Amino acid sequence: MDHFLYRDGALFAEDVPVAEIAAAVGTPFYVYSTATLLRHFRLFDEALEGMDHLVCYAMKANSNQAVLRTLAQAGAGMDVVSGGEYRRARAAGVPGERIVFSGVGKTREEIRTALEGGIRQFNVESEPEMALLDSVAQELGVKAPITVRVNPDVDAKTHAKIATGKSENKFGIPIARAREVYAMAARMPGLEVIGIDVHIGSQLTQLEPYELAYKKVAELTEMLRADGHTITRLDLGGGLGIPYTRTNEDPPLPSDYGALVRRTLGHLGCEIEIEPGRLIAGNAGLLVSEVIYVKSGEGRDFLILDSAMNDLIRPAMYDAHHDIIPVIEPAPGVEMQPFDIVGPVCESGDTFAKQRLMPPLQAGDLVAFRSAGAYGAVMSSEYNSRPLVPEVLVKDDQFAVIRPRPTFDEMINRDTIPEWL
Ligand SMILES: Cc1ncc(COP(=O)(O)O)c(C=O)c1O
Ligand SMILES: N[C@@H](CCCC[NH3+])C(=O)O
Repeated sequence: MDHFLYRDGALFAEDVPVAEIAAAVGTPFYVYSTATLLRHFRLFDEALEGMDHLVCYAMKANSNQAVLRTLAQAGAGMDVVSGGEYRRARAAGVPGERIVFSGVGKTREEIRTALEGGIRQFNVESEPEMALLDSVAQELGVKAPITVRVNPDVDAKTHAKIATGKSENKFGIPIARAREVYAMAARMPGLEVIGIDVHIGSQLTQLEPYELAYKKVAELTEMLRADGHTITRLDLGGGLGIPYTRTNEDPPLPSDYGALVRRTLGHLGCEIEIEPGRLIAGNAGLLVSEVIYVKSGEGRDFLILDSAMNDLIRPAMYDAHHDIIPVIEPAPGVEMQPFDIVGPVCESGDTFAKQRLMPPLQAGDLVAFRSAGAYGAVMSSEYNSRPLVPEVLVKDDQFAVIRPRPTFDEMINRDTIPEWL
């Protein structure tokens, strides 16, 4: 459920008409709902009720300071994957002891930043990373709390570009080598081993891959404990999928997922961490855009929008589907017509949807991409010198610009000219 609904024939973001925001900030823009963000965070929190747990929002999905602050104030921890994300989380008021650091390529500088600033744990992904972490921790005279991310070789049954738990993926340490790697970690004076981490992919629409992975984690926990390691924390990653189409997708709910966690891992008495990103932010956001032209092509018609692949890359990058709806609710029974919905960028890949059935639309009409709150603004670029689109946060009947649209001068003057020119 989200908080973008038609009311009296027009699309609202909570209690604010989307057209009113468009008039104030211009198109295109992203708009996020506070109520949806909080609702989704709480669904996970409640799903793990009764178990010692922390929901660490995977902020790569949407890292706007206002979004982070909203979730941090509700008690979320954060999963970060770079020094930049670590700094953003801290700037949003998240204490170090609520931040977990994931990623296969942590640099010395990033490790130092997190150790100095405070960190809940590093999720270590390789032996060389472990050695570097040990040496930086020793230099600083501290012990770095770690889990080892294991790769369980499980097919997440999702898009190949976002599957992370198969042996051919770059992520984690093969689970078969885990005992050896934990033995190595135990000998490193700069490290304190506290648990196990696993994350098998994103936009998972079935529970079965989680079940396979978590059963392997349960077995490994027992084995490592028998080897003398203290395993008190399990980081189970994120990845639970969202319904991008309202008609034919029915991913499991956080409550189903929580029940699975309890069933597969509850008996171990570990603290549970999860790292959901998309399910918290995805359906909490729209990308709102204006139709610039309706163009008749050879055998097909195009809706040319003022947003493009640089603003929302998911359709071009993963052939992802986003529902696109008019901001004025179509009259009941209105005849739908197929359109290719495209942006102004000079690539044929700048296509949001092919032969999508839409009500009649004309230049100047507004449309909204649903499910654009995760991996939308964060993956945007200025390709074709199109300034990044603004972001807006709604709460009840108020809205605020949480990232303004840069001016053309700001965009251009970010470049610097060498003195020989
Ligand atoms: C380590 C890690 N944790 C959490 C996530 C969040 O995934 P999602 O946004 O699918 O919940 C990702 C992305 O797949 C990830 O790589
Ligand atoms: N960027 C991807 C998700 C990546 C998840 C990364 N851990 C998407 O838009 O679907």
